[in-house]
Amino acid sequence: MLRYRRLVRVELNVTNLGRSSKFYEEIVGLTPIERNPDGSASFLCGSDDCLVVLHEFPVPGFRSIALSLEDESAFEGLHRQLSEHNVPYDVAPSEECDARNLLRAWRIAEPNSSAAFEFCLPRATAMSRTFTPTVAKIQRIGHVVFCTPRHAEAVTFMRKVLGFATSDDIDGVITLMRPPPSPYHHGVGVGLGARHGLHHVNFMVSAIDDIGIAMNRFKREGVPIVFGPGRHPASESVFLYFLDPDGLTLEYSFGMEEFPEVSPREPRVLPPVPASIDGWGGIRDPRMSATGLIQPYRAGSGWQAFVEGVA
Ligand SMILES: CC(C)c1ccc(C(=O)O)c(O)c1O
Ligand SMILES: [Fe+2]
Repeated sequence: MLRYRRLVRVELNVTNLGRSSKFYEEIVGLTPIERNPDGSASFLCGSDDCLVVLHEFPVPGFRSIALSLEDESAFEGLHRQLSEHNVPYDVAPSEECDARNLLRAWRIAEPNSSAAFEFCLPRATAMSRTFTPTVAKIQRIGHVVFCTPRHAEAVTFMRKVLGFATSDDIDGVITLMRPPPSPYHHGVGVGLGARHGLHHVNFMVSAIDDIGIAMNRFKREGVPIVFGPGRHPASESVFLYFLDPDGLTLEYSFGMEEFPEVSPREPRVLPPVPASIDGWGGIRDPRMSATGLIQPYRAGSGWQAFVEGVA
Protein backbone atom coordinates (compact mmCIF):
# COMPACT_ATOMS: atom_id res chain seq x y z
CA MET A 1 0.00 0.00 0.00
CA LEU A 2 1.19 3.47 -0.82
CA ARG A 3 1.79 5.30 2.47
CA TYR A 4 1.72 9.08 2.61
CA ARG A 5 2.97 11.38 5.35
CA ARG A 6 0.89 14.50 4.67
CA LEU A 7 -0.26 17.26 2.36
CA VAL A 8 2.83 19.52 2.35
CA ARG A 9 2.38 22.14 -0.36
CA VAL A 10 -0.21 23.81 -2.53
CA GLU A 11 0.71 26.17 -5.35
CA LEU A 12 -1.88 28.63 -6.61
CA ASN A 13 -2.04 31.06 -9.52
CA VAL A 14 -3.10 34.62 -8.67
CA THR A 15 -3.41 37.61 -11.01
CA ASN A 16 -1.69 40.13 -8.74
CA LEU A 17 1.07 38.69 -6.55
CA GLY A 18 1.48 41.78 -4.38
CA ARG A 19 -2.23 42.01 -3.62
CA SER A 20 -2.56 38.31 -2.88
CA SER A 21 0.65 38.15 -0.83
CA LYS A 22 -0.75 40.85 1.45
CA PHE A 23 -4.07 39.00 1.69
CA TYR A 24 -2.60 35.57 2.46
CA GLU A 25 -0.35 37.11 5.10
CA GLU A 26 -2.65 39.61 6.79
CA ILE A 27 -6.12 38.14 6.26
CA VAL A 28 -5.50 34.40 6.07
CA GLY A 29 -2.58 34.45 8.54
CA LEU A 30 0.23 32.70 6.66
CA THR A 31 3.90 33.46 7.35
CA PRO A 32 5.73 34.86 4.30
CA ILE A 33 9.16 33.29 3.96
CA GLU A 34 10.67 34.08 0.59
CA ARG A 35 10.35 35.15 -3.00
CA ASN A 36 11.53 32.27 -5.13
CA PRO A 37 13.90 32.54 -8.13
CA ASP A 38 10.90 32.09 -10.46
CA GLY A 39 9.19 35.09 -8.86
CA SER A 40 6.65 33.08 -6.88
CA ALA A 41 6.06 33.79 -3.19
CA SER A 42 6.23 31.09 -0.50
CA PHE A 43 4.30 31.14 2.76
CA LEU A 44 4.50 28.84 5.76
CA CYS A 45 1.12 27.49 6.69
CA GLY A 46 0.67 26.07 10.12
CA SER A 47 2.61 24.25 12.73
CA ASP A 48 2.94 21.35 10.29
CA ASP A 49 5.27 23.45 8.11
CA CYS A 50 3.07 23.20 5.05
CA LEU A 51 3.77 25.66 2.27
CA VAL A 52 1.47 27.75 0.13
CA VAL A 53 3.21 29.12 -2.97
CA LEU A 54 1.62 31.89 -5.02
CA HIS A 55 2.50 32.43 -8.69
CA GLU A 56 1.49 35.48 -10.69
CA PHE A 57 -0.47 34.23 -13.69
CA PRO A 58 -3.19 35.72 -15.92
CA VAL A 59 -5.76 33.08 -14.92
CA PRO A 60 -6.32 32.45 -11.19
CA GLY A 61 -6.56 28.92 -9.93
CA PHE A 62 -4.70 25.76 -9.09
CA ARG A 63 -1.08 24.97 -10.07
CA SER A 64 0.01 21.98 -8.00
CA ILE A 65 -0.43 19.93 -4.85
CA ALA A 66 2.37 18.04 -3.11
CA LEU A 67 2.08 15.09 -0.75
CA SER A 68 5.04 13.75 1.16
CA LEU A 69 5.50 10.01 1.17
CA GLU A 70 6.34 8.04 4.26
CA ASP A 71 9.74 6.79 3.08
CA GLU A 72 11.84 5.62 0.14
CA SER A 73 9.93 2.33 -0.14
CA ALA A 74 6.75 4.29 -0.80
CA PHE A 75 8.45 5.65 -3.92
CA GLU A 76 9.02 2.09 -5.08
CA GLY A 77 5.32 1.44 -4.61
CA LEU A 78 4.46 4.68 -6.40
CA HIS A 79 6.72 3.75 -9.30
CA ARG A 80 4.95 0.38 -9.59
CA GLN A 81 1.51 1.98 -9.54
CA LEU A 82 2.35 4.69 -12.07
CA SER A 83 4.13 2.26 -14.39
CA GLU A 84 1.33 -0.31 -14.25
CA HIS A 85 -1.19 2.37 -15.18
CA ASN A 86 1.01 4.03 -17.81
CA VAL A 87 1.15 7.31 -15.93
CA PRO A 88 4.30 9.25 -16.86
CA TYR A 89 6.10 11.18 -14.18
CA ASP A 90 8.78 13.87 -14.12
CA VAL A 91 11.64 13.76 -11.65
CA ALA A 92 12.60 16.99 -9.90
CA PRO A 93 16.09 18.17 -10.81
CA SER A 94 18.64 18.25 -8.00
CA GLU A 95 18.62 22.04 -7.79
CA GLU A 96 14.85 21.95 -7.20
CA CYS A 97 15.31 19.34 -4.45
CA ASP A 98 18.08 21.44 -2.88
CA ALA A 99 15.91 24.56 -2.94
CA ARG A 100 13.01 22.69 -1.35
CA ASN A 101 15.06 20.62 1.12
CA LEU A 102 13.91 17.39 -0.49
CA LEU A 103 15.58 14.06 -1.08
CA ARG A 104 13.43 13.56 -4.17
CA ALA A 105 10.20 14.65 -5.84
CA TRP A 106 8.12 13.37 -8.73
CA ARG A 107 5.32 15.13 -10.55
CA ILE A 108 2.41 13.66 -12.51
CA ALA A 109 -0.66 15.01 -14.24
CA GLU A 110 -3.88 13.57 -12.87
CA PRO A 111 -5.15 12.19 -16.23
CA ASN A 112 -8.71 13.48 -16.01
CA SER A 113 -8.14 17.04 -14.83
CA SER A 114 -4.45 17.50 -15.81
CA ALA A 115 -3.87 18.73 -12.27
CA ALA A 116 -0.22 18.52 -11.19
CA PHE A 117 0.30 16.15 -8.26
CA GLU A 118 3.72 15.99 -6.67
CA PHE A 119 5.10 13.28 -4.41
CA CYS A 120 8.14 14.14 -2.34
CA LEU A 121 10.44 12.95 0.40
CA PRO A 122 11.70 15.74 2.67
CA ARG A 123 15.25 15.67 4.00
CA ALA A 124 15.56 14.74 7.67
CA THR A 125 16.98 18.13 8.58
CA ALA A 126 14.06 20.53 8.89
CA MET A 127 14.61 23.97 7.38
CA SER A 128 15.21 26.67 9.96
CA ARG A 129 11.95 28.60 9.73
CA THR A 130 8.83 28.53 11.82
CA PHE A 131 5.22 29.44 11.31
CA THR A 132 4.12 32.38 13.45
CA PRO A 133 0.39 32.30 14.23
CA THR A 134 -1.14 35.77 13.82
CA VAL A 135 -4.83 36.20 12.99
CA ALA A 136 -5.58 32.46 13.10
CA LYS A 137 -3.99 29.45 14.76
CA ILE A 138 -3.60 27.50 11.52
CA GLN A 139 -2.45 23.91 11.99
CA ARG A 140 -1.97 22.84 8.37
CA ILE A 141 -3.30 22.83 4.86
CA GLY A 142 -6.36 20.65 5.51
CA HIS A 143 -7.46 19.70 2.02
CA VAL A 144 -7.70 20.70 -1.61
CA VAL A 145 -10.90 20.02 -3.56
CA PHE A 146 -10.95 20.02 -7.35
CA CYS A 147 -13.87 20.01 -9.70
CA THR A 148 -13.96 18.27 -13.06
CA PRO A 149 -16.58 16.98 -15.52
CA ARG A 150 -14.71 13.66 -15.18
CA HIS A 151 -15.50 13.33 -11.47
CA ALA A 152 -16.04 9.56 -11.42
CA GLU A 153 -12.94 8.87 -13.49
CA ALA A 154 -10.79 11.12 -11.29
CA VAL A 155 -12.04 9.37 -8.15
CA THR A 156 -11.24 6.01 -9.70
CA PHE A 157 -7.72 7.20 -10.56
CA MET A 158 -7.06 8.51 -7.06
CA ARG A 159 -8.41 5.32 -5.52
CA LYS A 160 -6.88 2.71 -7.85
CA VAL A 161 -3.58 4.38 -8.77
CA LEU A 162 -2.78 6.72 -5.87
CA GLY A 163 -4.38 4.49 -3.24
CA PHE A 164 -6.53 7.19 -1.65
CA ALA A 165 -9.39 5.94 0.52
CA THR A 166 -12.89 7.37 0.20
CA SER A 167 -14.17 8.64 3.53
CA ASP A 168 -17.58 9.84 2.34
CA ASP A 169 -19.34 10.63 -0.87
CA ILE A 170 -22.04 13.21 -1.40
CA ASP A 171 -23.74 11.15 -4.04
CA GLY A 172 -22.41 12.03 -7.47
CA VAL A 173 -21.44 15.56 -6.33
CA ILE A 174 -18.33 15.40 -4.13
CA THR A 175 -16.05 12.56 -3.09
CA LEU A 176 -13.93 13.15 -0.01
CA MET A 177 -10.73 11.11 0.13
CA ARG A 178 -7.79 10.56 2.46
CA PRO A 179 -4.25 9.56 1.48
CA PRO A 180 -3.50 6.62 3.80
CA PRO A 181 -2.58 6.42 6.60
CA SER A 182 -3.65 10.01 7.21
CA PRO A 183 -6.32 10.02 9.93
CA TYR A 184 -8.01 13.19 8.70
CA HIS A 185 -11.39 12.74 7.04
CA HIS A 186 -10.10 14.10 3.75
CA GLY A 187 -6.98 15.68 2.32
CA VAL A 188 -8.23 15.66 -1.28
CA GLY A 189 -11.73 16.02 -2.66
CA VAL A 190 -13.13 15.69 -6.16
CA GLY A 191 -16.30 17.43 -7.19
CA LEU A 192 -18.42 17.17 -10.30
CA GLY A 193 -18.11 20.43 -12.20
CA ALA A 194 -18.48 21.99 -15.62
CA ARG A 195 -14.78 22.97 -15.66
CA HIS A 196 -11.46 21.48 -14.63
CA GLY A 197 -11.07 23.82 -11.73
CA LEU A 198 -10.16 24.57 -8.17
CA HIS A 199 -13.12 24.08 -5.83
CA HIS A 200 -11.37 25.30 -2.68
CA VAL A 201 -8.35 25.12 -0.44
CA ASN A 202 -8.91 24.37 3.23
CA PHE A 203 -6.85 25.53 6.21
CA MET A 204 -7.33 23.52 9.36
CA VAL A 205 -7.44 25.80 12.39
CA SER A 206 -6.99 25.01 16.06
CA ALA A 207 -10.14 26.21 17.78
CA ILE A 208 -13.72 27.22 17.15
CA ASP A 209 -12.68 30.75 18.10
CA ASP A 210 -10.53 30.89 14.96
CA ILE A 211 -13.75 30.56 12.96
CA GLY A 212 -15.70 33.17 14.91
CA ILE A 213 -12.85 35.68 15.02
CA ALA A 214 -12.29 35.20 11.28
CA MET A 215 -15.95 35.81 10.54
CA ASN A 216 -15.75 39.23 12.20
CA ARG A 217 -12.34 39.97 10.65
CA PHE A 218 -13.70 39.24 7.19
CA LYS A 219 -16.71 41.46 7.82
CA ARG A 220 -14.46 44.32 8.97
CA GLU A 221 -12.11 43.89 6.02
CA GLY A 222 -14.81 43.43 3.37
CA VAL A 223 -13.71 39.86 2.61
CA PRO A 224 -16.65 38.00 1.02
CA ILE A 225 -17.97 35.19 3.20
CA VAL A 226 -19.63 32.75 0.80
CA PHE A 227 -20.75 29.94 3.11
CA GLY A 228 -20.95 29.40 6.84
CA PRO A 229 -20.32 29.36 9.64
CA GLY A 230 -21.81 25.90 9.42
CA ARG A 231 -21.07 22.27 10.17
CA HIS A 232 -20.34 19.56 7.62
CA PRO A 233 -22.24 16.35 8.45
CA ALA A 234 -19.61 14.30 6.60
CA SER A 235 -16.49 15.27 8.54
CA GLU A 236 -18.25 17.01 11.45
CA SER A 237 -16.08 20.06 10.77
CA VAL A 238 -17.29 23.55 11.62
CA PHE A 239 -16.50 25.62 8.57
CA LEU A 240 -16.29 29.11 7.07
CA TYR A 241 -15.70 29.72 3.36
CA PHE A 242 -14.41 33.03 2.03
CA LEU A 243 -12.92 34.46 -1.17
CA ASP A 244 -9.39 35.59 -1.88
CA PRO A 245 -8.79 38.71 -4.02
CA ASP A 246 -9.17 36.70 -7.26
CA GLY A 247 -12.37 35.06 -6.06
CA LEU A 248 -10.69 31.74 -5.27
CA THR A 249 -12.53 29.94 -2.49
CA LEU A 250 -10.72 29.27 0.80
CA GLU A 251 -12.06 27.47 3.86
CA TYR A 252 -11.19 27.51 7.52
CA SER A 253 -12.42 24.47 9.39
CA PHE A 254 -12.11 22.97 12.84
CA GLY A 255 -13.00 19.64 14.40
CA MET A 256 -12.56 17.22 11.51
CA GLU A 257 -13.30 13.56 12.11
CA GLU A 258 -10.21 11.39 12.37
CA PHE A 259 -10.07 7.78 11.20
CA PRO A 260 -8.12 5.00 12.91
CA GLU A 261 -5.67 3.26 10.60
CA VAL A 262 -6.98 -0.15 11.72
CA SER A 263 -10.67 -0.94 11.10
CA PRO A 264 -11.80 2.54 10.00
CA ARG A 265 -15.53 3.04 9.55
CA GLU A 266 -17.02 2.39 6.14
CA PRO A 267 -17.52 5.31 3.74
CA ARG A 268 -21.05 6.68 3.54
CA VAL A 269 -23.01 7.92 0.55
CA LEU A 270 -24.90 11.02 1.62
CA PRO A 271 -27.83 12.28 -0.46
CA PRO A 272 -27.07 15.15 -2.87
CA VAL A 273 -29.01 17.72 -0.85
CA PRO A 274 -27.89 20.93 0.94
CA ALA A 275 -28.33 19.26 4.35
CA SER A 276 -25.49 16.85 3.44
CA ILE A 277 -23.12 19.80 3.22
CA ASP A 278 -24.30 21.98 6.08
CA GLY A 279 -26.18 20.52 9.03
CA TRP A 280 -26.94 24.07 10.18
CA GLY A 281 -29.06 24.78 7.11
CA GLY A 282 -26.87 27.41 5.45
CA ILE A 283 -27.17 28.38 1.81
CA ARG A 284 -24.09 28.77 -0.37
CA ASP A 285 -23.38 32.07 -2.11
CA PRO A 286 -23.20 31.38 -5.89
CA ARG A 287 -19.68 32.86 -5.90
CA MET A 288 -18.45 29.90 -3.83
CA SER A 289 -16.08 27.72 -5.89
CA ALA A 290 -17.12 29.56 -9.06
CA THR A 291 -13.60 30.81 -9.87
CA GLY A 292 -10.30 29.06 -10.42
CA LEU A 293 -9.01 26.91 -13.26
CA ILE A 294 -6.53 24.08 -13.05
CA GLN A 295 -3.37 25.05 -14.94
CA PRO A 296 -2.83 21.89 -16.98
CA TYR A 297 0.39 19.94 -16.52
CA ARG A 298 1.84 17.77 -19.27
CA ALA A 299 3.96 15.08 -17.59
CA GLY A 300 6.73 13.39 -19.50
CA SER A 301 8.37 16.49 -20.94
CA GLY A 302 10.36 17.98 -18.10
CA TRP A 303 9.78 19.27 -14.61
CA GLN A 304 8.27 22.60 -15.61
CA ALA A 305 5.80 21.34 -18.23
CA PHE A 306 2.92 23.54 -17.16
CA VAL A 307 0.75 24.72 -20.03
CA GLU A 308 1.15 28.49 -20.20
CA GLY A 309 -2.16 29.23 -21.87
CA VAL A 310 -5.17 28.11 -19.82
CA ALA A 311 -8.45 28.17 -21.69
C1 LIG B 1 -18.89 21.67 0.02
C2 LIG B 1 -17.68 20.91 0.05
C3 LIG B 1 -17.09 20.29 -1.11
C4 LIG B 1 -17.41 20.15 1.32
C5 LIG B 1 -18.25 19.13 1.78
C6 LIG B 1 -17.93 18.47 2.98
C7 LIG B 1 -16.79 18.81 3.69
C8 LIG B 1 -16.48 18.12 4.99
O1 LIG B 1 -17.23 17.22 5.35
O2 LIG B 1 -15.48 18.54 5.64
C9 LIG B 1 -15.93 19.82 3.21
O3 LIG B 1 -14.79 20.19 3.85
C10 LIG B 1 -16.26 20.48 2.03
O4 LIG B 1 -15.45 21.48 1.59
FE1 LIG C 1 -13.61 21.67 2.52
